[in-house]
Amino acid sequence: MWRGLWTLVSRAARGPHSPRLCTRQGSGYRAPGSGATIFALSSGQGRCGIAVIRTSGPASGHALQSLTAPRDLPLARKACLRLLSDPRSGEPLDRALVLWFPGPQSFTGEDCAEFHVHGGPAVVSGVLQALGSVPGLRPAEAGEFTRRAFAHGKLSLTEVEGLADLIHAETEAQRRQALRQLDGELGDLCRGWAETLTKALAHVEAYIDFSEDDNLEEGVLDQADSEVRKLEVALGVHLRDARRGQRLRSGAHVVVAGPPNAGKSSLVNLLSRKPVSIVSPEPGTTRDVLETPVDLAGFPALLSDTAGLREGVGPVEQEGVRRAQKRLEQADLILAVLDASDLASPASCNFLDTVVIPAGARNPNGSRQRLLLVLNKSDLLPAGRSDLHPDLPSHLLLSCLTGEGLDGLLEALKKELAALCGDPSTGPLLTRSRHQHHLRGCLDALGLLRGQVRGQWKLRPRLEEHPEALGYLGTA
Ligand SMILES: Nc1nc2c(c(=O)[nH]1)N(C=O)[C@@H](CNc1ccc(C(=O)N[C@@H](CCC(=O)O)C(=O)O)cc1)CN2
Repeated sequence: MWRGLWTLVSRAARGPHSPRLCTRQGSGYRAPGSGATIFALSSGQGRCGIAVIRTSGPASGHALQSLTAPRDLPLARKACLRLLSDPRSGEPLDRALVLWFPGPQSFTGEDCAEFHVHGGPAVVSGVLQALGSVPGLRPAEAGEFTRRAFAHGKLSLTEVEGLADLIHAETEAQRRQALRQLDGELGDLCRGWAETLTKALAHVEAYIDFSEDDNLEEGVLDQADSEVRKLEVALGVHLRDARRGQRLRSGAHVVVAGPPNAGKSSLVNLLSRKPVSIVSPEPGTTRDVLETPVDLAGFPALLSDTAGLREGVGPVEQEGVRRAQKRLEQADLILAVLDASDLASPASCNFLDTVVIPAGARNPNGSRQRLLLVLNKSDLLPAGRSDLHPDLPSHLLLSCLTGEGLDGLLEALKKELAALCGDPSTGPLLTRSRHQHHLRGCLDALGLLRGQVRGQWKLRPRLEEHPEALGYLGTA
């Protein structure tokens, strides 16, 4: 049984499925075709000032020498101006900066060369074709440079994910989060957890080896138990918070809702800085849900414009209202819009009663739906704004027409989105379902482990009644 226990602890430490959450490989792992030297255009496609072409693999030095004159390798990691020509014809291709990174001190850990050429399409294709003609070189597959960096232990799996997120980051908050993950914060956190678990393992092993020894300190298993308990709490906190990191990667769902003609579409267009929705004085113009990804005060959001909520309309608009209501239920944040000059209308009162007030009330699990109430068309109010009802829930005044109040709204949005997406500066967030999957597996294994530590030998007869459980434990 103790071997079974050991398997559990180490399984919890390692995670049930390889690769580990923050695996750093570096030996043993060889991607298919990894002996070849690869090359690719690393900068974007299309005409540009400078384009960067990279190679990685054992023939990189030879490739660099084949294309450049003079043919000697430049000093390691120092940019150097060379004439590039096609090794087959001697045809000049460009005058370019080249760099030589002898492995293992390179991005991939292999010998690497870089050609910083003029970004014209003919120059780029000329250099790529010339590289393709060098024996031992082939075009890289998508992501292959990064895969090699992983294979050589230059990046861990969470760092690779951080790098991918950084390349796709469109907002400031996404960039910050991705950069911190690329810098290894999430990996460090996981390694810290793994160390705690290794310590617990050492205590359990000491108990196995010396349990007959009277000198063995009392309470060794209790110590392991309390360490694992603390770990369970820490993992639980991160798992409960996981939705925030994922929202930061993919965008929070912000739904703009309100009665017809409150100015929802104008607000969507103002926030997205483009004419996403048709704006007209005619009530019921927006009938379907219109979605647009936006950068709201540095945070990514998926902004939805919805049909004005009202009753007694035709079947098409009714379907629009049904869709709007469904979207409201799924919203991370509701931007509730009312016409500030029309607050007493039945449509405004109904919206306040059915959407705004209930969202403020706590639901049974203690959370409340986030909502910002925006009173639009403030430009139509008399100077004193005396007609606003004193019982109105807390709100922001805005004029989509003049832009007055927009800064205040953006500030409020920033606060709400920071709470929804998590603040990467306070610690690493779980950003993918893969992280959740492994942490949940770890938590399950820890639960079983603590059960066993507490049950000790008494557990054995019961486990024997469940061969499948014994199989899972890898029993002695
Ligand atoms: N021109 C160029 N710019 C680039 C890259 C590149 O490959 N080439 N990068 C690539 O995506 C990123 C930078 N990442 C890099 C990471 C490590 C090393 C490197 O040479 N590492 C060595 C030495 C480390 C050191 O001197 O501190 C190593 O890890 O041993 C280079 C680039 C972004 N900018």
